[in-house]
Order: sequence, then C-alpha cells, then structure tokens
Amino acid sequence: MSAKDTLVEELRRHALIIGEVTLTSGATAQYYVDAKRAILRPAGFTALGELVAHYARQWEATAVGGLTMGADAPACAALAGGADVKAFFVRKESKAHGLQRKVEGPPLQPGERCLIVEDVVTTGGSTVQAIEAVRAEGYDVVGVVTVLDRLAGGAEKIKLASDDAPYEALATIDEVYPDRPDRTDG
Ligand SMILES: O=P(O)(O)OC[C@H]1O[C@H](OP(=O)(O)OP(=O)(O)O)[C@H](O)[C@@H]1O
Ligand SMILES: O=C(O)c1cc(=O)[nH]c(=O)[nH]1
Repeated sequence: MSAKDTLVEELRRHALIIGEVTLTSGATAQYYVDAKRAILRPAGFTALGELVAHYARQWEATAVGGLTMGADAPACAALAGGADVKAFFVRKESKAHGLQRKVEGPPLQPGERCLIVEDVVTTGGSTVQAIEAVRAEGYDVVGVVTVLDRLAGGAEKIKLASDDAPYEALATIDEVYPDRPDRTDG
C-alpha cells in the first residue's frame, strides 16, 4: 500500500470521531479528526514521515515545523523519514522565562527555507499563525503540508498568507469521511 493510502486508512480507523464538538474557531461540528491518534502510531507516523520528507526534498526546505502541537508529530516524522532539515516548533505564546523564544529548536538562519506543517486545517488560522511567526523572524516559507484538510476554506487563507507558496493536503476529509453530513458536492 502507498504511504498516502496507509495514512488515509489510519486516519479513518483511528482518528475519525463522530459526534458534536467545538472546534478551535469556536464553531460547532458533527465530527472531529483527532489526527494525533493516527499519526502517533507506527504505521501512520512512518507513512507521514515518507510523505513530508518527500515534500521537504521537492521544495528544498532546510527546516520543517509549525505551530505546536499540530506541527509536532509531522515535523518529527519528517526527520524520521530522512529529511535533511532542522525541525522547529512555534509556540502559541512566547516563553516568559529561559531564552524567551517563540520558535523552538535548532537556531534558524535569516532566509532559512521553511516547510510549514500542520495536522489538521479547518479555517487555516493556526497554520497562518505559524506562517506569520516564521516570517516575522526573517525566515522564508517555501511550502505548507497538512495531514488533513477539512475543506472548510483554510487552503485559500493559507495560500494568501504564504504568498501562494505550494500547499499540499496529504488527505482530505472527503477521503476520510466521504459521508460527512456537511458535504455539499454529493
Ligand atoms: O485551521 P484551524 O481552524 O486553526 O484549526 C485547526 C487546528 O486545530 C487543532 O489545534 P488545536 O487548536 O486543537 O490545538 P492543539 O493542536 O494544540 O491540540 C489542529 O491541531 C490545528 O492546529
Ligand atoms: O477545527 C479544529 O479545531 C479541528 C478539527 C478537527 O477535525 N481536528 C482537529 O484537530 N482540530
């Protein structure tokens, strides 16, 4: 089975939760994809690592990361998948003690070629937060990869915030939950 097919299958089996939930945006939904339940298992993590490492090579990224915690597993998986990159986590808030860094990991250099990763994109707000933090520190965004896109308008916001850097969803909600109640295309 391909890495992509394995990832979709693992998300279906382990991550899809049917029931009413409140999302990060405050909106209510009738299902949730707890991607961490799938990508923090051997099969999902290995498949994810292969796929993220592929895009890191394709876009000549020198660093892979994004907003914690959504980016944590994908960034580590890229390293495990053999990508020759530094991994980094963007804090939701700067740390008030220690080195007071917002972007944690090996120090990045001006103009560093960053691949932004995320586990789930809904509105895209969390991913945009990572893009803006990375740019504010003087690094470049060369692409964005999410494990799953809920097809709720996030892709457009991410493309806008990243000046049209390439964006890839490794899986979409239509592949993981084809019968979702809010699907409008049949
Ligand atoms: O596209 P958005 O509308 O921003 O929603 C997606 C975000 O929601 C989840 O994070 P959450 O805020 O639950 O935090 P966590 O990853 O730290 O658990 C997920 O990991 C994404 O980062
Ligand atoms: O929008 C969100 O907060 C969200 C939706 C989802 O399906 N999974 C997730 O981790 N976050």
